[in-house]
Amino acid sequence: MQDLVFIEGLKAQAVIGVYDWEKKIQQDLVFDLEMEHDNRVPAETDDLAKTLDYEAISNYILTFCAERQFELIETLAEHLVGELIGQFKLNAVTLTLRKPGAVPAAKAVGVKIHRKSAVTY
Ligand SMILES: Nc1nc2c(c(=O)[nH]1)N=C([C@H](O)[C@@H](O)CO)CN2
Repeated sequence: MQDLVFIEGLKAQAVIGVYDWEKKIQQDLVFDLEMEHDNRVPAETDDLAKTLDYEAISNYILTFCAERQFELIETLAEHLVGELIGQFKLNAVTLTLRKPGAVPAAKAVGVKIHRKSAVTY
């Protein structure tokens, strides 16, 4: 499968970090997602219900970040991707998660994960 639906540069706020001071503040996170999907199916039907709805998925991520709290961005990434696969029936997803303010000398630091569903949708 070559087709993707993607989300690039989605900015969210979350309580995230290993240090005590980080548990009292909101910090910026930036999400890039590449989600495998056969885009021929929605293209043939012109039907939003046959797509991966990038608006709905973006809103899910923003709500997830507002409601959940983790120390490591690895943990946030793993939990989020697990939920996205289940909620939106994703076959495979690559998530790049950046924490731009974490290392002032760096443009950004973060993690990238690629996960596949245990079942094929
Ligand atoms: N691989 C990671 N390294 C670090 C993380 C993390 O989540 N994953 N977090 C921190 C601190 O919370 C840092 O962001 C505070 O500025 C350090 N290293």
